[in-house]
Amino acid sequence: MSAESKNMSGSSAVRTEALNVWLGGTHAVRDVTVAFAAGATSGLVGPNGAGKSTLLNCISGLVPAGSGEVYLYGDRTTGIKPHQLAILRIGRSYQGAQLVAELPAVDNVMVGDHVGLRTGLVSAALGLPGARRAERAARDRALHALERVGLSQYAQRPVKELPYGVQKRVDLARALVSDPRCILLDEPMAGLSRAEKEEVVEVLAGLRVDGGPTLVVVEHDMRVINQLCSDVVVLAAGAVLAAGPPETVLNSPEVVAAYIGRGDSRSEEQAGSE
Ligand SMILES: Nc1ncnc2c1ncn2[C@@H]1O[C@H](COP(=O)(O)OP(=O)(O)OP(=O)(O)O)[C@@H](O)[C@H]1O
Repeated sequence: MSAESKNMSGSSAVRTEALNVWLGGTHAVRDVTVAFAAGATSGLVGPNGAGKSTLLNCISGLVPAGSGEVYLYGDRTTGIKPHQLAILRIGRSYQGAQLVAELPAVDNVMVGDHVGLRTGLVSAALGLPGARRAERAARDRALHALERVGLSQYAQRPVKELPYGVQKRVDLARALVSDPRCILLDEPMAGLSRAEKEEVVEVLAGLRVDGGPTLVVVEHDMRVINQLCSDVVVLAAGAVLAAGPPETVLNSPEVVAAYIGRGDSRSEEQAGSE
């Protein structure tokens, strides 16, 4: 069953209807109707420039929809403000680990705790007695998020001292800290070695086993998609090319043809084995 048809019959974490996004003169997302099932790990793939990040950015409210609709857990959220995502318990990570290099890992993770931090900051600003307790609770949540990605031992280390592969997992902990029901992950394994990717795959697979969030993962490495995802959506030139189980979709002639000459998945594969 395709990612879309499965979601039409079940519950979708994320759904778009005839979504179009223009960036300057570029028609980056073209009439995209797609759905990602609640409780699943889904892949979003496609050659460079296919519109994957733009689709996630539009779903997250970072770029406006030219036309069409976005639904999160059944609610129409087209044009949502990015800060409202946390209230809907949707997490997001970005290409590259956007961390504060000087701060310890745990402090970087606390930055992701929008809901908890807001309460704590208000208490602190007003000098309320609960401020310290709220800060301790936020720190505990951050430590727990680091534990979930296997990084307890790095909690107090400044991020600049950590290898890039570890930084990417700190970024993942930051997306996890406010206990989202769904996380949109934009290339969580970009730039990682094969061994580092396997660690992240293990962490992500473990999250789902523990009843963790729905995951939507943008990824170029098809081996990772095959390992991790129950379904995958392929974008090409801004439009949906195919959707369904990876073993069917990724071998289909039109998907193979979309990648021919681009070398995306192959070069990632090679990079991953270095
Ligand atoms: N700020 C921008 N202004 C104009 N065009 C843009 C902008 N950002 C991206 N684009 C264009 O929009 C299209 C989709 O880009 P997008 O980054 O969403 O693709 P992608 O599939 O995420 O690519 P990659 O795998 O390389 O990250 C591309 O043609 C890109 O050149």
